[in-house]
Amino acid sequence: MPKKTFEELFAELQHKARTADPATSRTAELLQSGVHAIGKKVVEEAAEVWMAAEYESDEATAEEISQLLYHLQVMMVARGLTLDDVYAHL
Ligand SMILES: N=c1c2ncn([C@@H]3O[C@H](COP(=O)(O)OP(=O)(O)OP(=O)(O)O)[C@@H](O)[C@H]3O)c2ncn1[C@@H]1O[C@H](COP(=O)(O)O)[C@@H](O)[C@H]1O
Repeated sequence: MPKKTFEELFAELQHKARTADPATSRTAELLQSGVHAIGKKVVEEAAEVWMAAEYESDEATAEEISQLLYHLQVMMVARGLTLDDVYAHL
């Protein structure tokens, strides 16, 4: 069973953006760093997904994918995008 869905995580991150302290919330810390820093994390996590998919286990690959999805959601929040803004292109 998933700990949370994609939609639930996004709602949590939007809430964190409004209320959380960068000292205790990774999301608030990343948002304070800005789009440039978040973009670097997106690229880093994408590379880790690639390497895990080629050389590591299914579980490790799934974990890296979860971290990429998290950072993509943080980028969406940083840019003020909603899930519907993205779903409109699927
Ligand atoms: N799903 C995630 C999540 N996935 C990945 N990460 C962050 O991404 C990091 C993984 O990237 P790295 O392996 O590069 O870690 P790192 O080397 O320490 O990263 P750097 O500081 O060096 O950039 C983790 O250590 C977390 O800090 C996440 N941080 C938070 N969440 C969820 O987001 C929600 C809000 O979290 P907070 O904002 O921290 O309260 C909660 O539900 C969390 O579970």
